[in-house]
Amino acid sequence: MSGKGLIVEMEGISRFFGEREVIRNCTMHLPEGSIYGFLGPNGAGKTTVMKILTGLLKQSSGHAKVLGLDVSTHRDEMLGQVGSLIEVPIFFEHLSAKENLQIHLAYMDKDDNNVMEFLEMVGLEQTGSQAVSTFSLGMRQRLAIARAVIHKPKLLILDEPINGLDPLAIREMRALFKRFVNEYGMSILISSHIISELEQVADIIGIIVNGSIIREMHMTEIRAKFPNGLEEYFFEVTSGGTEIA
Ligand SMILES: Nc1ncnc2c1ncn2[C@@H]1O[C@H](COP(=O)(O)OP(=O)(O)OP(=O)(O)O)[C@@H](O)[C@H]1O
Repeated sequence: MSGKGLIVEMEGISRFFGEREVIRNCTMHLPEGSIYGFLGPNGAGKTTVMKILTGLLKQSSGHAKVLGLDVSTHRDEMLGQVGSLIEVPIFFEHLSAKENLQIHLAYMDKDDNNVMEFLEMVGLEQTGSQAVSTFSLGMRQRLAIARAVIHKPKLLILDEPINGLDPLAIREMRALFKRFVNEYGMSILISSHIISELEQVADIIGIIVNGSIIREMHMTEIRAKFPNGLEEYFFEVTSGGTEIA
């Protein structure tokens, strides 16, 4: 999985916190127009990798490119083309969804004539002057996603975006992600520890265990080789079973 058209290209990334090597020699390849499911148990290192890719943390060693730009040396240029939702989103609680998006665009020095388009896209167009403080978790998450994509980034990075959402909200999110790819030409990196969620949305799966991305494989290949699907593949890979690449 290498060559042209890679939106994320990470080689040999490691990160220490003190003496502890939390990310070890990680490699990631995200082809343009794909949804990359970043799968791993809690504490495996998904958030840390995503923070490195968005310049929130520096790697201890290795190289990472996003949209062909080195994240260490071209961070600002890269971030203009990336949308992300990594930490719990912070909003102006007393303001409406629309006002929150307008403030965000003003901060980014962009015009705000497409705010309604994005509110409609995430199903918040009816919220009017309702303060964000009254929103459900699902509504907050959808607003955070609208904010992450309103500048039409080429890459969207989402850390556990469906955590805490109910089944209907999860289904809506899934449809939204596919729309971002099909209608807006985005590529998406999405992390989760929920196998079934990524199985339904991802084109490629990268498995991370104990700080190492141990395998990347297309879902089509996983389905062909593992009749029982991603769960079977995941346990095969993480238990150090037979060679399958
Ligand atoms: N700032 C930090 N200082 C020290 N250790 C950290 C720091 N940030 C993360 N870690 C450790 O690095 C490891 C990986 O954490 P990370 O949050 O990247 O995992 P994760 O796969 O995103 O897990 P989760 O799904 O629970 O968020 C964990 O053991 C965590 O305790």
